[in-house]
Amino acid sequence: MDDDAGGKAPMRVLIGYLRPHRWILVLGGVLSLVGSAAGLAMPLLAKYVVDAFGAKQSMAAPLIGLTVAVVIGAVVSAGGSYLMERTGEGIVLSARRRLVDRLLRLRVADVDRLKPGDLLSRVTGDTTLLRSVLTNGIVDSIGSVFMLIGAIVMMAAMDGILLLVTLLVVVVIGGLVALIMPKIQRAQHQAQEAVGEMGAVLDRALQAYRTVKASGAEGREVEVVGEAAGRARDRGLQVAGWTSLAGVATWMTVQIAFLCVLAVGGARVASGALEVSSLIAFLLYLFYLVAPIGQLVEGAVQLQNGLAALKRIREIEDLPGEPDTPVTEQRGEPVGVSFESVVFQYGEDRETVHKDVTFEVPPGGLTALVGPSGAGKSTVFALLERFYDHQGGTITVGGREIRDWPLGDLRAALGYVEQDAPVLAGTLRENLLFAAQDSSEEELWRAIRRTRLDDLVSRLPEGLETAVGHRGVLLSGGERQRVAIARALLRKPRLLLLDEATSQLDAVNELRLREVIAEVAAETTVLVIAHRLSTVTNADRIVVMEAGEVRAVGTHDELVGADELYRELAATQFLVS
Ligand SMILES: Nc1ncnc2c1ncn2[C@@H]1O[C@H](COP(=O)(O)OP(=O)(O)OP(=O)(O)O)[C@@H](O)[C@H]1O
Repeated sequence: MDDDAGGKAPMRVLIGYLRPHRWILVLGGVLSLVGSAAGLAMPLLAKYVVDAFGAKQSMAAPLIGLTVAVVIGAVVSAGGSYLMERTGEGIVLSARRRLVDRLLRLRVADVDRLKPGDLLSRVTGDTTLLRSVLTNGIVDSIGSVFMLIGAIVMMAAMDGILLLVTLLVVVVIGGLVALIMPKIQRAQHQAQEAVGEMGAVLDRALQAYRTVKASGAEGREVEVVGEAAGRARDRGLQVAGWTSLAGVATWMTVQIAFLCVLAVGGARVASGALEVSSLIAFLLYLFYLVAPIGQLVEGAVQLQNGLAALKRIREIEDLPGEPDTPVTEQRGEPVGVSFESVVFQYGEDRETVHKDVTFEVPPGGLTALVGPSGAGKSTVFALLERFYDHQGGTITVGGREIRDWPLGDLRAALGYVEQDAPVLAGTLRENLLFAAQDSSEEELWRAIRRTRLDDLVSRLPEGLETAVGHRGVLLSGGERQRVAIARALLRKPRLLLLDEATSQLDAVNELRLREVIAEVAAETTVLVIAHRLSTVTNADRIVVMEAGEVRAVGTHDELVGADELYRELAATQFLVS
């Protein structure tokens, strides 16, 4: 990341985040200023109390003034700070919404390169840092600057020479702090990267939880996550180191200034050039410099932290997203598919997965894709869903070139059942309605009956309202696949893409699945990546793929006679029921 992106650009982005809240910010700023003004009046009022005491006059008026200033200062400051916290939360909320919106609209090819755990930490952790920029950062800094200027004006009124002494010390050490700030931003960015990396490693272990246990790899994974956590700690320590240095510099500023003022001021009082009460008030104002200087340094640190976080947020927001095209076409007739000399590779540095894929699927009926592992079958589905764009040849759906379809309409026309049939945490009902929220109760039950899920629903303790557990762990593999099919069917697809589970299903589940597929194929186009002989024997046509090419198309009987690879696959690779 270049310096510009780390410096000016994020600052502009930050201002973009603040703009919608500007009036609240102005109000908060005004309250903060009033609070500061009340605070500033206190030493002056204290001087009047001392003068009144010295002159043996009534102290009532200055004491009442002092009390009023204290109360107003406290109330107004509290109100201002609440407003700022509120706005801070609002900014975190909008940053999170924007980031999540972008995340879920990224192109699959970009998501392939990103680590889910790291993405999670950007949404949860980095956005939180934005709040502190606002509360501790910008607003407190505005109040502090006012306080600082006010204190300096008052000090100038007390004694110009003492002020000069104070400013000299402040400027020298302020310069030192300014040098430290960019280092804090860099260290904070690295610290957040390290936290993201830790999230990514932990996510890896949690995603493969059972494999980790079955491999006896708990200790090793704990170690790996621990190492990542260690790196996050090291980076955090760097941030802490620089921040402490800035803190020490601030503290020293005030201490040194205090000693200098005491020495010079004492001499001036002794020579009669300064009143004792003025020296006391001056020292009180000096004391007043502590808080604003501290806050300014803290604000600058928070700003560096926020800018570092913003950089990580922008890295995602700047990725191109898919076009957000609304669904305009209503459901329609089954569509056919054609691949003509399709060429595709997942990346420029990757092998060509589809070298020359040509086949045709007319509307309706069951077409099976078969072939050895790695032949490019699942890639056919990925291209049809436009998760990726093919580089050569033509793909049409319903006679229309796939790139001419509005993305929303294309995906609405397709039902897609992945091989591992993901079931989301939530109830069975939520899972079934996931792709078609507006389905009626009647449509829902029709899909349940068609996929032979009625048994399951009646067996579950709370029927459709039963929570199916994280990733559907409460369901069997066959049940998960049928839930995924029912979900896809509720979308009333014009083309159903079904990547059959490779796992062995029991005879009952196998039969049910076969019946379901046959029934659906009577209504719409079904393209199935088949892993079972029983699925393909009933298919209207079978497309045999090998190493990125289509080597034969035909029915089971035709292919058994004509294609050697198919014969082999049929004899050895399919999971025969
Ligand atoms: N997202 C991806 N990024 C990069 N390469 C990929 C990606 N998905 C698949 N591949 C590669 O593309 C090739 C074809 O994969 P594909 O999943 O289409 O084969 P398949 O015929 O469906 O195999 P299987 O039956 O084992 O699922 C494989 O070599 C695979 O490594």
